[in-house]
Amino acid sequence: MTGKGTIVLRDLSASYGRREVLRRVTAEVPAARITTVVGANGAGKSSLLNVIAGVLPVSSGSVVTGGCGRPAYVTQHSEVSDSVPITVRAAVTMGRWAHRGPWRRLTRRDRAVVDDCLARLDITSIADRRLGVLSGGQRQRALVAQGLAQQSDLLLLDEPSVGLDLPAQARIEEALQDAGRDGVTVLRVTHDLTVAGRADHCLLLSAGTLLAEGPPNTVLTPERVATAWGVPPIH
Ligand SMILES: Nc1ncnc2c1ncn2[C@@H]1O[C@H](COP(=O)(O)OP(=O)(O)OP(=O)(O)O)[C@@H](O)[C@H]1O
Repeated sequence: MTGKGTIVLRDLSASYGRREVLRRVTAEVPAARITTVVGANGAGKSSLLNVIAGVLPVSSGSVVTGGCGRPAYVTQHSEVSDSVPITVRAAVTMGRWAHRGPWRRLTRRDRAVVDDCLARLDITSIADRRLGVLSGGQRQRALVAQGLAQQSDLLLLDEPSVGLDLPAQARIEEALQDAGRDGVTVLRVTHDLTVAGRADHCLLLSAGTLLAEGPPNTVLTPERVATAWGVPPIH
């Protein structure tokens, strides 16, 4: 039996057509904690999230998401195109559709959750701006707010590789830590090893295989990082 909120991957493989992108990955993502997935470009980070989200089928092995309902999935490619004139508030409100469907009226509770998520990411003051005109950091915060608004037990985040400014980073991290304290299992792909180093748990991928997992200080050693990126170690 998998504990509530824990994700167990056993010998997991997955492919795009004939191209195998995950190879026999065995790992455990702890419940109500922040876990980061790191690795070089093309290592399979997004593919791993896609499998857990049910977007990419498992070709062998298994994924068990203990008791989590449908995950909230924040991808780099928002479901809303920039050409659609949608406001930040409307985008975050879409997160509530997971609960109520787009055809039902918003309840007072829905509105309160949206307001709370806007505040947590410090984007209340830009709630009426169009998503398409935001800076990278503002947009990412809006997408994280949309993910949080779904109030799922499992939050998957595939973060952009472009650097966010420090306030945006800090806001996102604080919001995710709060979510973890509220019992949400957070799994985030990051390209930032400093961010990865502050997580509770870390999965290091290399060419579709799991190189290491555990607390970041044991996983992100200079040797392992060098192996994962194919460069000499920096001490
Ligand atoms: N839709 C797709 N169809 C075919 N191959 C794909 C598809 N998406 C990704 N791949 C391939 O799967 C492999 C893993 O890609 P993935 O996006 O999971 O890596 P990643 O670690 O997230 O990379 P990045 O850091 O560049 O975002 C790559 O070789 C990529 O070319």
